[in-house]
Amino acid sequence: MTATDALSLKRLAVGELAEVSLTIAPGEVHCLSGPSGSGKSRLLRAVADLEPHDGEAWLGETAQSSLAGHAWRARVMLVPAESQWWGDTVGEHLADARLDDLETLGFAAEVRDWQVARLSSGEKQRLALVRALSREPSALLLDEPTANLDDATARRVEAWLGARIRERGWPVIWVAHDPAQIDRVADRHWRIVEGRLEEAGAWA
Ligand SMILES: Nc1ncnc2c1ncn2[C@@H]1O[C@H](COP(=O)(O)OP(=O)(O)OP(=O)(O)O)[C@@H](O)[C@H]1O
Repeated sequence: MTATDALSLKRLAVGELAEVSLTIAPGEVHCLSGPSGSGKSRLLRAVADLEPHDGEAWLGETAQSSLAGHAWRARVMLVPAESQWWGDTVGEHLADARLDDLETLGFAAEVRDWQVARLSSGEKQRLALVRALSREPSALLLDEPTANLDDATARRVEAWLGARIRERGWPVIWVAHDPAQIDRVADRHWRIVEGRLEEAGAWA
């Protein structure tokens, strides 16, 4: 199923960041950058309805406030920088994951038998992305999705994400620091400057 709803932020305000209004069309990637502590993760958490905030987010005609938090987050899927794992084995979290996704990111089918406790931070990050995409969301919020990865693996994950985003038509907010990555993946690029969101060229 291809996503057809835009993700809109309407006067969304959390913490010190001035209110944010923007619309992300289906299949568009909006990158978000800014200094450490400027409020990028908090903004994503507000869009995911995990933090109290003013204003609200919309997915097409559906307002965030019209759904219970868990129902909203099943559609507007946050992949935080630090993933959470509740079962003992990887497979308990990957019931609907595609084998080709796992293989593209360097895992064999046996990864399902691995203990979560043995995972490196980079393995956790890649598997958390596979898990999120396998849940058929309608929009994605990605918080530094390649932060724990070496350059070659980061490029592989980035290309895979880009292909799946185009295929599924998800509107995406992607927090990133690397200007080269932003240049490759962003349709639009927003920077937090002195507590406000400003649009930058995708090359900046
Ligand atoms: N629940 C909260 N209540 C009050 N302040 C908070 C809360 N959560 C985070 N903060 C503060 O808000 C600021 C923004 O935090 P946030 O995690 O959004 O930064 P960030 O831009 O994602 O930074 P980084 O690039 O280092 O991950 C920080 O000063 C943080 O300490």
